[in-house]
Amino acid sequence: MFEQLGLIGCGLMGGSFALALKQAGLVNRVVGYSKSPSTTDRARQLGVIDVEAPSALLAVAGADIVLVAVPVSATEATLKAIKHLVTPQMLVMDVGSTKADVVQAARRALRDQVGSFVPAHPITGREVSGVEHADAELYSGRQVILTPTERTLTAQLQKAEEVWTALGCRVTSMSPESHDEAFAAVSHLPHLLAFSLVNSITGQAQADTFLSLAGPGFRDFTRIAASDPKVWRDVLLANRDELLAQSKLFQQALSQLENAIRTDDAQALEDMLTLASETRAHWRMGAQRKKSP
Ligand SMILES: NC(=O)C1=CN([C@@H]2O[C@H](COP(=O)(O)OP(=O)(O)OC[C@H]3O[C@@H](n4cnc5c(N)ncnc54)[C@H](O)[C@@H]3O)[C@@H](O)[C@H]2O)C=CC1
Ligand SMILES: O=C(O)C(=O)Cc1ccc(O)cc1
Repeated sequence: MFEQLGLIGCGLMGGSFALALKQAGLVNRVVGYSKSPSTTDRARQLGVIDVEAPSALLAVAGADIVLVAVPVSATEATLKAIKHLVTPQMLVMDVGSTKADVVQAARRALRDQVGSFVPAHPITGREVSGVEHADAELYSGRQVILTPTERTLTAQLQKAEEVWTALGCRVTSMSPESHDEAFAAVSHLPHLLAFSLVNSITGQAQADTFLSLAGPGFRDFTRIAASDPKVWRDVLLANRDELLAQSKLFQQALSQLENAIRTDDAQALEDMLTLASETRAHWRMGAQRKKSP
């Protein structure tokens, strides 16, 4: 399907995309660039990329598909660096966790070539980062959200849908704003809470004892607190307004629970826990929630 993938950002997401394309027989050659030459070198040693490029621009030379898989704040500079080699035939995508900022960055950086860019967010990932953790199966069976704009070329959008579908993904489209509103609630806030819970424990004198006693509930709740700090610094700042709005709603829900505990209102507490317990017990990843009649 593709002759050459130009991969910018040879980490977990980019490396996994390269491996998945190769495994599916969808690309003949992968040329990669990462900011640190040792990462690019490691990606080649691991067989994730075939050729190391000394710059983002040279990773794009001769490519018919390009994936930008860098922390979201680096998107604009990366797209500016490659603009001169972006053609209307080329499919350029990202995998950033936020979309309104990425779309604005693409408009500013790519200007008349912005039609080649299809903003993408695969709803998969891990709390570990780096090319060592790249996995050809990471995308299989997962959702990918595309947030095309009025300038996105129909042919590029179709190609993007085809490539993600060929990797076993379910593709949906929405506006960048709707995307950021939803993911503030179900991804960015949970990460913020996991980071803050761990820090609230670490700040206590008995932190080591407490942590040594923790079990599977703590493990499950805080797994994502091990995520990459630079990647998440960018996400939390890029989606600031939606995230702060969700954080406020969360604090209200927490206050209601605290109030029921403080006033020993067992019925109110049980009702709130029942609502959450039933919602979570019926939740399935990627499935539409059925509203009760
Ligand atoms: N980690 C996850 O679970 C998910 C991450 N994402 C998004 O994927 C993107 C990449 O994240 P990961 O692969 O997890 O991070 P990562 O840290 O594993 O990989 C990022 C790579 O980009 C390189 N890099 C950083 N700045 C660069 C620049 N200016 N130019 C070229 N290379 C640069 C780094 O050296 C690293 O190799 C982020 O935008 C993140 O929001 C999306 C879905 C899931
Ligand atoms: O580790 C996990 O379970 C995640 O939640 C992965 C993840 C991280 C960032 C995204 O934008 C999408 C998915």
